[in-house]
Amino acid sequence: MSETCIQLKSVSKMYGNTKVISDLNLSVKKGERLILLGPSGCGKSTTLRMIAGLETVSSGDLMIDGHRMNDVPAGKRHISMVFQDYALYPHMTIEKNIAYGLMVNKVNKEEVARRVDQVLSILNLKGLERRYPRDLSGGQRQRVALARSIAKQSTIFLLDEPLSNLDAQMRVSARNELLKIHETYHQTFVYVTHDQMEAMTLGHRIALMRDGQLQMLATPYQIYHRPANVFVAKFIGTPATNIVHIHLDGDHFHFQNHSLTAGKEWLPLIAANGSNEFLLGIRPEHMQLSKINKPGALSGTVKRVEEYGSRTGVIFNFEESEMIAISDSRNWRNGERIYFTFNQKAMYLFDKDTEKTIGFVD
Ligand SMILES: Nc1ncnc2c1ncn2[C@@H]1O[C@H](COP(=O)(O)OP(=O)(O)OP(=O)(O)O)[C@@H](O)[C@H]1O
Repeated sequence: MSETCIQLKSVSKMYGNTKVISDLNLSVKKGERLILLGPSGCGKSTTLRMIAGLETVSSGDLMIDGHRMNDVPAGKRHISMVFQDYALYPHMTIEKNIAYGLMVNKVNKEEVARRVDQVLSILNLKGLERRYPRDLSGGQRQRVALARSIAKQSTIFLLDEPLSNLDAQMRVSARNELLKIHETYHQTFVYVTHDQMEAMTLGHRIALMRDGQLQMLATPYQIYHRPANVFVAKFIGTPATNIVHIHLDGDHFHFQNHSLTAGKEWLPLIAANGSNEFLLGIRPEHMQLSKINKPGALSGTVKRVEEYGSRTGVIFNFEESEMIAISDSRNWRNGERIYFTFNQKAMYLFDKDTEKTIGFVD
């Protein structure tokens, strides 16, 4: 999986005078499942649509298999795309929906029948061939949309939030189906979602975007454990990473009223950063709560407790910030004083001005 399939070189997209994608550099390897992830409006669909040829590229180069595709029409790009709303033909049976595109592309009759039969079985749609889209459930319609795209046997498969109309359980089984499809056909996937769980479970790599700019392109593990900046640290993980301002004096981190001795493994990175003002990131799942004060603990006051089923979220005031910790215990009361510690190897330090990480120690 080392050959490049899709490459965006300094790609920008303007709508009128508004730049919605800025200088995007992105390579997708052959057979890779790359996820475009980010908040609503960050430019995921626009990026996908430029790759598909449904939007023009305002500047930069879009390369597929080493060829510049900026001016190649969508129909000539040999790409399959699945949309959020499925876009099935309402007046055609399921079988026809799948076969139609192949017939338009002059695939011979026997081959069309063979492919339709194959995708119907892969997606568990046997028995529904003669029904119309209106007579199917949302999950079945979504599988027909996938089946139709797979039947084309394109080597590039673009998916724009294909599971967003499904309920939580169906999403999980649909994710497994997608993985099965990928195992069978080894297409290059570019998959748009704003759901981090979907991104983490489906992606070989994730491209996390914000306001039309790439924030980080890395494996799910790196995105979670090695966030490049404050935005990445806060976007990935639920509940979100706590971020608080700290000031370094000698080898001490100072909050407003609390202080902590900085772990010595951090000192070289801190010295290399130059500034003494940082944003400290701590994941809620990396904090230990206690009702008893102990050396090195920081303290706060419980504001609210959230039930997550197997665990509890404890929201508390820490100086002027609000923080959240995940606890195995349910024994927390609003208004009570609590003490928390965390392993400094698991914390993140970001430069306060650039909000970029200064490095990692574990
Ligand atoms: N045809 C258009 N004309 C003008 N602006 C547009 C057009 N299409 C999209 N935009 C703007 O471009 C930006 C990126 O939109 P895009 O649909 O790519 O975001 P997205 O990340 O896919 O969002 P969502 O998750 O909500 O679908 C948004 O600010 C959007 O309003």
